[in-house]
Amino acid sequence: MLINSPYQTKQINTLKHKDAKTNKVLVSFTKKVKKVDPVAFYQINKPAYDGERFFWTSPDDHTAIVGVGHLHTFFNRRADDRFSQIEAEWNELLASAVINNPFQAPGTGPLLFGGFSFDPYSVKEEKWGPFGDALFYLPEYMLTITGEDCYLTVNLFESEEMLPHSNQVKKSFDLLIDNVKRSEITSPNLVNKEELSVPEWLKSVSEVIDELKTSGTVDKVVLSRELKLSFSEPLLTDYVLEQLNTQQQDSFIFMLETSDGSFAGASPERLVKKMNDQVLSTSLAGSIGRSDNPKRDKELGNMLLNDEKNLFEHALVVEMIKKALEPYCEELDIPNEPVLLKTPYIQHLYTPVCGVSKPGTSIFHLVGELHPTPALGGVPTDRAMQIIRDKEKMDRGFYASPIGWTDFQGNGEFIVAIRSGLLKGKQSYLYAGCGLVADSDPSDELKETSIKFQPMLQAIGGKSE
Ligand SMILES: C=C(O[C@@H]1C=C(C(=O)O)C=C[C@H]1O)C(=O)O
Repeated sequence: MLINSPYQTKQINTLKHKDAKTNKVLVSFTKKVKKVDPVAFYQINKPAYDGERFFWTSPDDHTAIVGVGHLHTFFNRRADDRFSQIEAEWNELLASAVINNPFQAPGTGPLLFGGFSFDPYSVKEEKWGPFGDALFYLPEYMLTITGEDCYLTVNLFESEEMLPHSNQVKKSFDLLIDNVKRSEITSPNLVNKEELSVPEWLKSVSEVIDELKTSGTVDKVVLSRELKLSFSEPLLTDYVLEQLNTQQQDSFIFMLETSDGSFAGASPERLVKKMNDQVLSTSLAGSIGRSDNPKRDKELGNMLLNDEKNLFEHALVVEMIKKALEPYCEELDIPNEPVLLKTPYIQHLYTPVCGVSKPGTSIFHLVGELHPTPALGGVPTDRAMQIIRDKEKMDRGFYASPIGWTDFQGNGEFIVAIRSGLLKGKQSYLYAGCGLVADSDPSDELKETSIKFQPMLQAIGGKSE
């Protein structure tokens, strides 16, 4: 175990949370190790690292990235330039870093994991306080799995004169990996489930639809709502991850812990991925339910593919992504028609958008330009955001926001953090939304949001008393 390694015990205690702006530089070591279970790695040295972990898996390239221990935290609040601020701080830290990584595999070496709030100018609720409007971690220990390859990265701050000795850290790699074991976790009892102000939400939906029909100034607005769950005991993030991993294998699974609450989810929606100069974004908007009967399920899919309201909602997202990426990409490849993306509870219209980025384009530029897409905000963005602030009357926090990672080489991936919730001790808050256009129907939208709660509800549902 970590704690048993004499080197690490000493280093963790003395170096943890040291500010990068001292005379210490970031030193990072990456080694190939035997493949271990990412959830088991997440549990190492528990409870010492509770509140200091993150977890990420991507369904299409089978990447898992798991970080434990916060070596450095990047945080800001209500900043107009939060994307460029985080990028500048990260680049400053990397400029003096000593990086021992012969592999160059994306997602290895020093890496930032975290995200941005949905809207820095919304009402702020205390429960989201620790997340601010941007929160990223550089972890102490990080496991990266890409296909069959598994890497361990260890990061520390070291003074220049100690650099020759920091090589010792490599000796502890195998010891650490050999001690990675899954622990048994059970769920607490669910004692209360409360849909927050449904009648009020339906009234807001109707008012927004009226505005969409009559004002001529807005085409689409996404409204969301909240579900509050209470448990007999605090819910363990390990338990939630384990459940999401088995139940939602076709989605991006993520967990971002803080010392006072963790944000988790299983999102099917990529915001942007950048590998060298290859850029991939997606429009995911327009929804219909699933059926256990394969014939009916196919019929539902065909209805969605031909439904004008949903095709319109979807096209608005494609158009905005195109506009946002055009200035940053040499070429963009966008299919003319969407296809279906099916998750266990719901199917969506899906259009991939591929491009080749112009030199000097960073993933933070792309995230800043794309967020919020009309899949979670609306069209036009500014008016839609104002309506969301006025009508939702809640703090989305990190729900519907960009969550993801970028490595020291500028590769990275951010998703749109939907099908998600905040886990805070004995309470959990789940979020779900829906795109409204002029011919939306409030009761259909209520049903759609109920379906969208399901992935997290099933994962954290716990045992009912
Ligand atoms: C807002 C959510 O989902 C978004 C809205 C969709 C829609 O309105 O059809 C579909 C996928 C997502 O882009 C959510 O899951 O909370």
